[in-house]
Amino acid sequence: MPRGIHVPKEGSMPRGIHVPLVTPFGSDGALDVPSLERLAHHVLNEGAAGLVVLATTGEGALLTADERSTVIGTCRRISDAYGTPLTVGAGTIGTDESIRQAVDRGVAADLLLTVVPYYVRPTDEGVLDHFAAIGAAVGVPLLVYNIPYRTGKTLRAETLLKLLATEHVAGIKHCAGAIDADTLTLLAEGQGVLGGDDAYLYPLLQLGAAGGITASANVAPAAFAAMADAVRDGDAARALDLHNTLLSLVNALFAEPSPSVIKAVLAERGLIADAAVRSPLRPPSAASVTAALDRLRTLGA
Ligand SMILES: O=C(O)C1=N[C@H](C(=O)O)C[C@H](O)C1
Repeated sequence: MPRGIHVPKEGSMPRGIHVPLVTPFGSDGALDVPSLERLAHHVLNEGAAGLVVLATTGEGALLTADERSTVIGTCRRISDAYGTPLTVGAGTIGTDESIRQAVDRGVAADLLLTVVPYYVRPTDEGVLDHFAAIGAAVGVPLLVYNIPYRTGKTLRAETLLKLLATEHVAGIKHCAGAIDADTLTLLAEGQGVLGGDDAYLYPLLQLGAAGGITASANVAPAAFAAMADAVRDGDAARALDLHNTLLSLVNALFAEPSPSVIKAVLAERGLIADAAVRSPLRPPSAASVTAALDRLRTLGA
């Protein structure tokens, strides 16, 4: 991990659009740092409120320890230059290993995006204990990454609200895959919710979400930032218009397992040098990439 302790910023609840950066690889499969730097500068120049690394979109679970360290160090330096927060993905199935990851990666993070323990399907009480233990072990605020369709663990609204009230938890990245009853309760009663499903970002913002972490913002950062700004400023017509345009782009970008289409679009646009993804992800079909590029053009981006 990068050397030195990074001091987290005051008032840690994130707002606005935070971009979960893809991790660019060269045609030889190696980490491509210049492309990562170019993309990070691009999204921040276009209005992103912060960077997120080692999340799902960043293929964080498919990187080596050295690569993770390089990605964190690179984006830490860029975030410091812009004065924007850096969120780092950490966490796995078990509490002890999650603590190790959080302590290790937390030295360079303003926030840790910490996934709900997956696969083992613990009780809601077990999940509360898991986050309390991680929070007690690190001095960095946690963003709970709630994504039941990937983890296999659905949390009740009551538990999500308890998590938000937990010391050290700054917010929840909420990816329920729908506006369900628990999501409505969470937004009605909780502060610090970030939308994590690109297609649902607009309704979540209208219901009070503080911002979003959306993979599609890698390719259209300005439009996502503009939509969040329009909701914040009460310009409902502009926000809805942007949502309707972005929705077809989002659907095209997620037509195949993410981030394969996103990376191909970024490579076509010269923002990263190569579209390579790591196995078991596969390159997307040409038709999916063409469709996404067409949608992007309709945005004027
Ligand atoms: O990388 C992320 O963070 C995101 N994850 C969601 C997913 O896992 O599908 C989607 C979201 O756009 C960003």
